[in-house]
Amino acid sequence: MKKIIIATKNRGKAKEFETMFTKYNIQAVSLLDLDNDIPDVEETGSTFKENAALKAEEISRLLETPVLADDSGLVIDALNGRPGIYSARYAGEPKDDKANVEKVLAELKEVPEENRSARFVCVLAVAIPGEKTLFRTGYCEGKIQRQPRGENGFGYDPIFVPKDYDRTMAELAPQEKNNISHRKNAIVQLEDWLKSLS
Ligand SMILES: O=c1[nH]c(=O)c2ncn([C@@H]3O[C@H](COP(=O)(O)OP(=O)(O)OP(=O)(O)O)[C@@H](O)[C@H]3O)c2[nH]1
Ligand SMILES: [Mg+2]
Repeated sequence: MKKIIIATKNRGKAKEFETMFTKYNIQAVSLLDLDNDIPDVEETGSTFKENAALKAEEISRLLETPVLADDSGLVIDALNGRPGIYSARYAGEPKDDKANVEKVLAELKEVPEENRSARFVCVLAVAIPGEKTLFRTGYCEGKIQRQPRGENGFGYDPIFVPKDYDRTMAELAPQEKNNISHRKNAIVQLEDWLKSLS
C-alpha cells in the first residue's frame, strides 16, 4: 500500500484522511504517527491557501518527500467570515474546541435563524520536491445551530447543520460526514493524482 504524509497534528483530520484514503489504497500517515519530533509550522499566512502551502512545503522540505496539507475552517456570514483561518484557536491558546464553540454561539446570540448561514472550507496543498505546489478547495454549506448536539467529528461539528440535513455534523455517522464534507469535496478533486500513486 502506498503511503502519503499528511502535514497535520489534528487527530480528527488525520482520522478522516485515513478513512477516505483507504478507497484509493493509500495509507494516510499524519505527523502524529511519525516518531521524529516534527516542529509545528507557524501558520502566518492570511488565507487558507497560504497556510496550506506553508504546512505542505515546510514538511516536504524537511522530510524530502511529497506531503499533503489541509488548512480548513468555518466561515460564518454574520461574523464577516470569522473564525475563518483562525478557527483552530478562535478562543485563544491552547486550542480548545469547546471554548471555540461557546465563543461562536455567544457571538451569534442575537442573530436570527435566517442569518446563520456558514460554510466549512478546506484547502489542500500537495507539495512535491522540485515541483510546483498543487491546490484544491472544497466547501460544505450549512448553518449554525443554537445548541451543540452530537458526539462525532471534531471542532465546530456539534453546531454545524449541513444544508438539506436536520442533524448536526457531529450527529452524522463518520461515513455520512465523509460523504459531504469540505474535506471530501477537496479530496475528490485530487482523485487523478491519488490514483496515480496507488
Ligand atoms: O467542526 C469542524 N469540522 C471539520 O471538519 C473541520 N475542519 C476544520 N475545522 C476547524 O478549523 C480548524 C482547522 O485549523 P487548521 O487547518 O489550522 O488545523 P489544525 O490547527 O487543527 O491542525 P493542523 O492540520 O494545522 O495541524 C480546526 O481546528 C477546526 O476548528 C473543522 N471543524
Ligand atoms: Mg493549524
